[in-house]
Amino acid sequence: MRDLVDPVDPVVDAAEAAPFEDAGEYRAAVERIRGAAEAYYSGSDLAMDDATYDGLMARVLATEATRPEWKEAGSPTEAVGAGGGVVGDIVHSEPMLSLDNVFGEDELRKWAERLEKILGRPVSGYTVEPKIDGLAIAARYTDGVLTLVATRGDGFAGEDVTAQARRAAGLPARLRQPVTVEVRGEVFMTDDDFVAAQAMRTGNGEPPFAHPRSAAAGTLRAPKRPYDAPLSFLAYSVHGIPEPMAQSAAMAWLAELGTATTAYSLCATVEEVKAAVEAITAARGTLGYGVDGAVVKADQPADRAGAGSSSRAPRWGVAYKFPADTRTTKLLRIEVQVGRTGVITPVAVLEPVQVGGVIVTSATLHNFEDLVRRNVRAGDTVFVRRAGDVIPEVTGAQLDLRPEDSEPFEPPAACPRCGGEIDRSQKRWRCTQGRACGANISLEYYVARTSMDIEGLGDRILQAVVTAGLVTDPADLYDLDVPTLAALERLGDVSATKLVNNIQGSKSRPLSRVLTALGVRMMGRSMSRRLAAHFGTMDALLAASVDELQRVDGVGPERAVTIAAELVELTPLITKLAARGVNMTEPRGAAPAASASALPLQRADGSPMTVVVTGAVPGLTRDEGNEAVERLGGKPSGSVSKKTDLVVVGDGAGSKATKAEQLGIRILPADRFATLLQAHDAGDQDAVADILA
Ligand SMILES: NC(=O)c1ccc[n+]([C@@H]2O[C@H](COP(=O)([O-])OP(=O)(O)OC[C@H]3O[C@@H](n4cnc5c(N)ncnc54)[C@H](O)[C@@H]3O)[C@@H](O)[C@H]2O)c1
Ligand SMILES: [Zn+2]
Repeated sequence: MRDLVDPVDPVVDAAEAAPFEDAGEYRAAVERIRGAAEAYYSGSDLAMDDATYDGLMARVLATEATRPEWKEAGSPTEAVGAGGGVVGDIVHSEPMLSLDNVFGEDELRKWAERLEKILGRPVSGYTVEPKIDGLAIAARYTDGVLTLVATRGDGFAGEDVTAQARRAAGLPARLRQPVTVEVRGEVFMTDDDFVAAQAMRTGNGEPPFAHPRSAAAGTLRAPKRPYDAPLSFLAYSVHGIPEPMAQSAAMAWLAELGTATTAYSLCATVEEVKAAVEAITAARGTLGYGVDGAVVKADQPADRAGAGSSSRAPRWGVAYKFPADTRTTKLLRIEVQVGRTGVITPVAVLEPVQVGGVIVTSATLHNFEDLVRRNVRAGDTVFVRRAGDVIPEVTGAQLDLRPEDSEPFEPPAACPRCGGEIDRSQKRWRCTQGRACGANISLEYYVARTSMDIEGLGDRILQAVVTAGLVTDPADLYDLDVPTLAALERLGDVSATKLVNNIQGSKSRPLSRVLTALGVRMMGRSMSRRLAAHFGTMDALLAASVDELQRVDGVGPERAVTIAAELVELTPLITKLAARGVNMTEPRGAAPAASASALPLQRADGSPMTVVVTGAVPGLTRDEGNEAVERLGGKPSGSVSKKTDLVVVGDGAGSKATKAEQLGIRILPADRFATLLQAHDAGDQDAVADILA
């Protein structure tokens, strides 16, 4: 996990956040937070993404620290769930609190140090659990029978959601022992159930859910609906027992009672906590449900009692937050792509945005039926979700922000590649030409000079062999013989022989050429060379996991996922080419040029440039801006001095920009910086060099 090995500024740090300069702005922010929290906990449309919410909250906290006289009674900074939870009439046996957040290893350490200071002794062990991205409930059992389920509400009283909660998988109607206890845990929706819930909901003419968590909240709080979206439950604490238990013992007991429980690790030291958080980070995305962090808790009841709680959150536990998996951004346009097999899909082209720690520039819109149902349009502010190693998806649009002149999306009437008819009999539309639809284009690409470099095989001959049905994919080229070609094109034996020799001769090209020739998306010439040099053989490349692909310079998570998916799709063709005798290895010593591995913000000697980001960078929060600097090989800094190498200046930049000018330090406009980041992530060395030239 990057944060742990390489600590950077926390994403949200109240001490770092800029306080509001006038009371009116402060009050407006408080109102926005209240509104957002209300929407968030009620399960209706999200008003903003979590990063924006957390950023706003940090500024409000900073303002309250510097201008305590402005602070309102009942400020959202002091209330459970910012006071946005729907209060019901079920009074909790003991308050259901929020958790304080830490972002990164440094803050985790500080939190643990503070806890030891409060206790005046070392903490006797921690548990680390995944932080399930759902909503908290309290489930009361009487003599082992489920009788009442309530939401967190304002922390003191919540709503009765017994009827809907009974349907949550993992929350048994009867425990295995006839005990009277209160079980608390998270109700959430798995990724698969979310897909099913979206279909049910839009199928009923209702707008889609923005996120699995709002789907879970909306479903749990819903009065009877004509459809029942599936819910799940994982327990993480037990209450109303005579003697408080260690957290680890409580989890074991909950499992014995028959409730589903979150996984946990028992850790003796902060070092071990770190490792456990790292393990959860690594597993995130493979769990099949949303995890927005890790929860670290003092294990022993004595430590918990010693630390106590504030009105909002316990001091004995903390949430280690992960980068958000859902963000909002602008949908620039909707492109229609035709795949190799003729599948036609809509793809969202997005203003770059960081989701789950990755810059995302495009996302799937699934299929046309779905797109029309979701009513997403170019110009919309959309929610983009990235769950682990899957292609990011647009889950929905923020309809209140839709531009007035926006137009509904028109699905294509004909195949955008060949103009042929579209087969709409299935959800996934296809060009009726199937594989033949793209044959000409992929053949031209295959034989091109920068690919397999097959001389003499021009458009005319390619067209002829395709039309004659002799060739549908590049591997078929190797079956062409002299008599066939000579007859077809009246080439004459000499020319036909030469052509066949050229085709056969291409079999010995290095792997990097083969990779280029396949026309893999997000894998141009220089990327093909790097992959070939790194893996050496096609087999090794095909066997590489998404993680292993990312070890190659310039391959970020988005690219790794695309390349892996593309290679799977291309495997039949690759096998066919290998069977024809096409070389699938890279000669040793064909390593890419050294410059390819240097990062853009490194000095000539390889040391990091000192870079100050001031003002807004499009698509990034300030901390993401600093993270981006690190990713590009630089060292982020907060102040401009003679030692600064580069200052990135965006909207709202102030004295730092002026100072940079005075000192004659190089200035890069923020939009250029965003483009640089994109080019770097896309492995486009030329564009990177252009921007920094
Ligand atoms: N986008 C928005 O408009 C918006 C609005 C409000 C809140 N939020 C998000 O919610 C966060 C604040 O939420 P909060 O105050 O509800 O608390 P929280 O999410 O920070 O932490 C407390 C909650 O964590 C949950 N949890 C999950 N797994 C757990 C485990 N293993 N052990 C204990 N608890 C576990 C419980 O529901 C508990 O109530 C903000 O940081 C923000 O990101 C977003
Ligand atoms: Zn077509």
